[in-house]
Amino acid sequence: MLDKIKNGLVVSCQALEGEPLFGAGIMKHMAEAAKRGGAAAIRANGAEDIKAIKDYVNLPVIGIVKSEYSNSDVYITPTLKEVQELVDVEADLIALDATSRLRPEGVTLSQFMEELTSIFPEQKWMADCSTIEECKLAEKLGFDCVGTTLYGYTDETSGKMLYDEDFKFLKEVISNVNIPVIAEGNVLTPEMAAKAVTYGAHAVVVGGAITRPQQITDRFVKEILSKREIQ
Ligand SMILES: CC(=O)N[C@H](C=O)[C@@H](O)[C@H](O)[C@H](O)COP(=O)(O)O
Repeated sequence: MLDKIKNGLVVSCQALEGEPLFGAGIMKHMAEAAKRGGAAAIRANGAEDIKAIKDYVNLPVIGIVKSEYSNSDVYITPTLKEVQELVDVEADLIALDATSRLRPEGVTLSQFMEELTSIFPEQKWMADCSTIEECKLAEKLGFDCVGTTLYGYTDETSGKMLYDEDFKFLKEVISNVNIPVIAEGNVLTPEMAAKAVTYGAHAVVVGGAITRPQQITDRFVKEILSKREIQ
């Protein structure tokens, strides 16, 4: 899986309940469109979407299950229940929150990974991180790759963008770990994606800028409005 995506684009095809494109029937077409555009893999959320995508599109899938628990801020593949769902639909790489935050029931990442690697020794894992320390720990714990997915999405990193200071965070992660680093989160243009790979990212995941038309429209509208205000 990791060899197949080297220097490639992974398209994240996600629409949550309440979003206009929600539903496995739509997401599989989004994945097919990504494939025709040259995507090396798909990232998708939820067993239903992943199954529909895998049946319809011949590309590897990075799987997550977003699930909210009242006693934890961790929502990307937080517990064994979500991991089992991803194993059942044969996600090629399973991504999970690898921040320092406690999971539901107070479980630490170290405890969780120990359990996962003993139950599913063949499975490949991606660590969705937000800091350098988390990336380093993820490497020690046996993750196969790290992603910058949660940079900007934790209390500690709130307001930060992956592209800030010419991808400073991404470059720091790359120089601090020896496993592949996947650039993910707020990669908004083809130029940004190419830069991330030039800086040493193993692959780039792009979501909203390709698959969330409401976000793309919003950027166009805001730009037009800002130029109108200047006149
Ligand atoms: C923070 C979080 O929950 N990220 C999620 C992770 O799977 C997705 O909602 C993002 O769309 C994905 O990471 C790609 O990022 P962007 O859509 O910015 O290209």
